[in-house]
Amino acid sequence: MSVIARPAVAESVAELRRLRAELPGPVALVPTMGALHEGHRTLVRSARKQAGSVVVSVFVNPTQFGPGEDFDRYPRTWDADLDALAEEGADVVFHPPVEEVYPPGSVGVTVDPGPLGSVLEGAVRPGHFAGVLTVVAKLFGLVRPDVALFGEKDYQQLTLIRAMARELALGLEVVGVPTVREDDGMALSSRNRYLSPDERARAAGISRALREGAAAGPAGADAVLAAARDVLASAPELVLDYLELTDPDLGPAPATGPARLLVAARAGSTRLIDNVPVTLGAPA
Ligand SMILES: Nc1ncnc2c1ncn2[C@@H]1O[C@H](COP(=O)(O)OP(=O)(O)OP(=O)(O)O)[C@@H](O)[C@H]1O
Ligand SMILES: CC(C)(CO)[C@@H](O)C(=O)[O-]
Ligand code: BAL
Repeated sequence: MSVIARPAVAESVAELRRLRAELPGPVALVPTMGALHEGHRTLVRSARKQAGSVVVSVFVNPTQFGPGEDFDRYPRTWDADLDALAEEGADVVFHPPVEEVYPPGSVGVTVDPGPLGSVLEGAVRPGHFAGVLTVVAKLFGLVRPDVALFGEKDYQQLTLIRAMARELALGLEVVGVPTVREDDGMALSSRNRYLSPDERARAAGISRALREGAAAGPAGADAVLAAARDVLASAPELVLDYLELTDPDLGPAPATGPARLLVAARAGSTRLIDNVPVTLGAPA
């Protein structure tokens, strides 16, 4: 019988610092909010391949949830998460209570995401990206990783974290990992577990819209948006927050070349996001 080594668990900043000091480099960090699935496992596996040590954080960060969002009911599956991280060979798991990350008495310095923090997800979730960037900056400061990995599923988050690392000269590499999908194309997400079987079946329309939109890329931007809208119109149970075509940095879409198609929609009370790369214009 093979024995799987358990990762060391740090529940305090002091313990994290102690464990970090002993890790052989280079060190990779994979920040998560737990409720781990194959998407997270892929990030950890990819981290394993490119670093000597892997640190994973499991922390449901209150400051990125708005009033009325799902902070309280966000899935917390700590025992299963730790088993998964042992299987994937994480070395250290940081699993702090909220007071360790936000100690009482702090003056409340935060990271301002700039204008890109107020579009797309930021327009629907005001303050969300200030919360994300602030906690990610703290994790970077605590772990001092050489590389940090994030999923393309949260494309605006990845773009902003890359920009933060570059513009604040944080001295680490931010790596994006392609979205892991179910057989029908649906992006894996911790929030998928909120869906009833009926909602889950309908939610497949989100990734189908992106697929059909991307397939229309050679015919140009209008065709991409029309193809995606057609699919979404045939799934009226999905309530659309936005469907947008941008350049790869989330600026205005170009006439030809690389672009990104992003969508957010609600199935019942569950809000889901997804995105795909698109190439606009005739293939060369
Ligand atoms: N399907 C996926 N493929 C690749 N990476 C993913 C996928 N889903 C999540 N991730 C990445 O895992 C990291 C942690 O994300 P998080 O814990 O919020 O999971 P999530 O599934 O995105 O949850 P939520 O349902 O809250 O959006 C992020 O970098 C996120 O982009
Ligand atoms: C990056 C992150 C762990 C920050 O809380 C979170 O936004 C997530 O899980 O994508
Ligand atoms: N995966 C992004 C985290 C959030 O929705 O709050």
